Amino acid sequence: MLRVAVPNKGSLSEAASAMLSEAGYRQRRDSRELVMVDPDNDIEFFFLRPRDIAVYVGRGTLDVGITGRDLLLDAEVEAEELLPLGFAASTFRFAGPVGDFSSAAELEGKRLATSYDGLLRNYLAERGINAKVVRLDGAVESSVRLGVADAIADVVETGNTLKAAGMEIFGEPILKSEAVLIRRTGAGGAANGTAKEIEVLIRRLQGVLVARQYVLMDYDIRKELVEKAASLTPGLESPTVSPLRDSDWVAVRSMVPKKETNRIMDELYDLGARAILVSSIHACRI
Ligand SMILES: Nc1ncnc2c1ncn2[C@@H]1O[C@H](COP(=O)(O)OP(=O)(O)OP(=O)(O)O)[C@@H](O)[C@H]1O
Ligand SMILES: O=P(O)(O)OC[C@H]1O[C@H](OP(=O)(O)OP(=O)(O)O)[C@H](O)[C@@H]1O
Ligand SMILES: [Mg+2]
Repeated sequence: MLRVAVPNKGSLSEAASAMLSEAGYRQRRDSRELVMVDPDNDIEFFFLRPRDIAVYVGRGTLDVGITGRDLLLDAEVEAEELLPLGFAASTFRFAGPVGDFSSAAELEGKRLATSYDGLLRNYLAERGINAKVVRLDGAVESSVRLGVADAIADVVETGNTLKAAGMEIFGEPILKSEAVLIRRTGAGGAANGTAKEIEVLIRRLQGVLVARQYVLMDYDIRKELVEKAASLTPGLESPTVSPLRDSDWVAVRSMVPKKETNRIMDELYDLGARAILVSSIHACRI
């Protein structure tokens, strides 16, 4: 049975369970449940703190897990990213009181507060910056005002928390993060006979990602324009072109990135396409 770690609380939890449900796995109904077996899919879910998930997976106690890329790197364990999952996007950045800093080089000799000390120490070491790292559990934005640090390194999503604390970001982003599927580095996954099950999980999650990012577009176009139209809707491999009763026209079906739906419909219409229909994809295997 495949053993999967799923975030039990925080920013990753709801979206992770929603994605697994969409991929056809049973998810818990009560947020106090710690373990849940999905016998139909021969898979067991363990609901754990997102920060701990990399530790369990790195040690091989659990086969795979969902966590943040930043949490994975911060844990400094033998686990690797298998698939980015497209939610819980954030950037890990330096921030300080407005006007105090303009680049990371200015952090030499300063005190830096963070909840991601592993990640931060590695970043500073790689760039030869000597700064004192102060590890805090949360509410890191308050540390400067309270006198325990000169600047911070923290997760920024909208930037509202920083603004409210009178701080601003500076320097290059340290890391762009999102939720990721992870497993133990090297042979760990395959060694205990779970390689095939992990492959199925990845394919199912990829199916959810594609279903969320693409729509299906159908339209009719005059035969002589089909090449031009197909270049607007190339699909993932190649669009399906079917004959119509009127032999001067053909029907085309193709997958289109959801974000570009309206631009492509406008361009197809201008080209002469008609009966342009868009439908959503509920599930797929690419
Ligand atoms: N606004 C956000 N705040 C915190 N983490 C975020 C945010 N947006 C995305 N994330 C991502 O979520 C993960 C952190 O989740 P975690 O549950 O540990 O933190 P949290 O939501 O701040 O919960 P907690 O209440 O324990 O502080 C990281 O991968 C982080 O990049
Ligand atoms: O850029 P924003 O959209 O404002 O989001 C980022 C903030 O949200 C998180 O804090 P959280 O609410 O989890 O509190 P914590 O610091 O105690 O973890 C994170 O640590 C930042 O402080
Ligand atoms: Mg937090």
